[in-house]
Amino acid sequence: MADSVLIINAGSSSLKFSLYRENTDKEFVSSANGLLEGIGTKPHLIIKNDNKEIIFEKNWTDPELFKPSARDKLFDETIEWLFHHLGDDTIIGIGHRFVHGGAKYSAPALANDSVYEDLKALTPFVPLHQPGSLSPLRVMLNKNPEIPQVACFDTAFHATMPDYAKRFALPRKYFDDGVRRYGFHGLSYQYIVHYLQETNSPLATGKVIVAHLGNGASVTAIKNGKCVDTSMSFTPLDGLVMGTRCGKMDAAIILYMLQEEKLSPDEIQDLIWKKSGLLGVSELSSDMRDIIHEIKTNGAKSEYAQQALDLFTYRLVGEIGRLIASLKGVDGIIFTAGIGEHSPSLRYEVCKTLNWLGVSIDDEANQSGAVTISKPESKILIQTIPTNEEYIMLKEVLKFTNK
Ligand SMILES: Nc1ncnc2c1ncn2[C@@H]1O[C@H](COP(=O)(O)OP(=O)(O)O)[C@@H](O)[C@H]1O
Ligand SMILES: CC(=O)OP(=O)(O)O
Ligand SMILES: [Mg+2]
Repeated sequence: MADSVLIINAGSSSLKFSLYRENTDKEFVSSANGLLEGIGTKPHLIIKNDNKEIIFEKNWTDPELFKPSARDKLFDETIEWLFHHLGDDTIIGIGHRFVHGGAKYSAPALANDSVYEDLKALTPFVPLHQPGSLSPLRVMLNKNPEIPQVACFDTAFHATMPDYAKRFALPRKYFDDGVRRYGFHGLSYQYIVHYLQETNSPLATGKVIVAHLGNGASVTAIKNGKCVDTSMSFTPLDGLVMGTRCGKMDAAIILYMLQEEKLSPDEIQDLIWKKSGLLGVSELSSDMRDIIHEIKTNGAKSEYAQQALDLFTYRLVGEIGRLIASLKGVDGIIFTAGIGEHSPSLRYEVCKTLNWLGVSIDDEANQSGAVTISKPESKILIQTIPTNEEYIMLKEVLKFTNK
């Protein structure tokens, strides 16, 4: 019977969980990993043991479960599986990823009923995420109130941004009321900084732009391991084009939808969070795999898919340019998360567009899954680093236990 820590990472198109078990050297090592992905497209659950062998796999066939609205049901089924298979392990701590901590939480917090209520109140700002994080927390607070449960926030990493990067040009009252540029994907960025430090990378003390490109996508400028600026802001709707989110747009478009189109606030919320981005422009899918597959298979006929991909790339490169100005230079660009880690063609396109900057990509390395994908003569080091938000959460949870 080993001591274990359970980590739950609720994303917008995925639910990831990891179980870390204490070994004889008193280290917590990953013993099981689950990935429920393709929420809103083709959901698929895969759970692997410590030897990376598949111990459970499920593909759902009911088309009703291909809709984004099936998220809660899929989450519940996955969490149920988890409860039944924790075996003899003694869970000494649980980590829950919360995308938004608001103005109150800028560091991991021990969760209780009052923290739960605070986080629930933030749901309108993160409608794709907060419900999926709240529901396992609620279940586990009810079931095992004695186990320390730690809420870990995406927003925490960005607390070091200077005032001008945190502020909107609105009357001061709004900033004081918490209407600020918070930034998200912080657990992922923190992992990348940790990786650079652990591997003694020259980038650990340099000027780095990290592109976290998953179903939610953002880019962050990091100097000496600290966040300087980022593309997401008050909510994870801002910035880049995403799977179903529109990213940055003229705020007056919302007024147009309200006043001219007479859409209700709920309809607008649905449109900008769930029906826009790659899905809205391609009219095909929110999943970059489907977009790329369509372009490869149908060539010129896949005009909408091509436009969605071009827009995604254009806006990403534009935001990288803005962050280079924030950093006053750049030593390295790092790709991570679903698209960043698994799409060599997207990485290639981005690097090709940044050629004027002295970026030179080694496409053989890029295709092969190597960490460094730039040529030795490239002025900027380009790397692909798999993220591990769960590992950062493990370290935070252990601070709240006696380990
Ligand atoms: N092989 C691949 N090629 C291109 N894109 C991929 C690939 N695998 C995953 N993706 C993209 O990554 C997204 C999921 O990213 P991920 O970071 O795991 O999810 P989340 O944002 O929900 O945490 C998918 O929606 C898909 O667009
Ligand atoms: C903040 C965010 O969008 O997260 P994810 O990419 O995991 O959905
Ligand atoms: Mg994610």
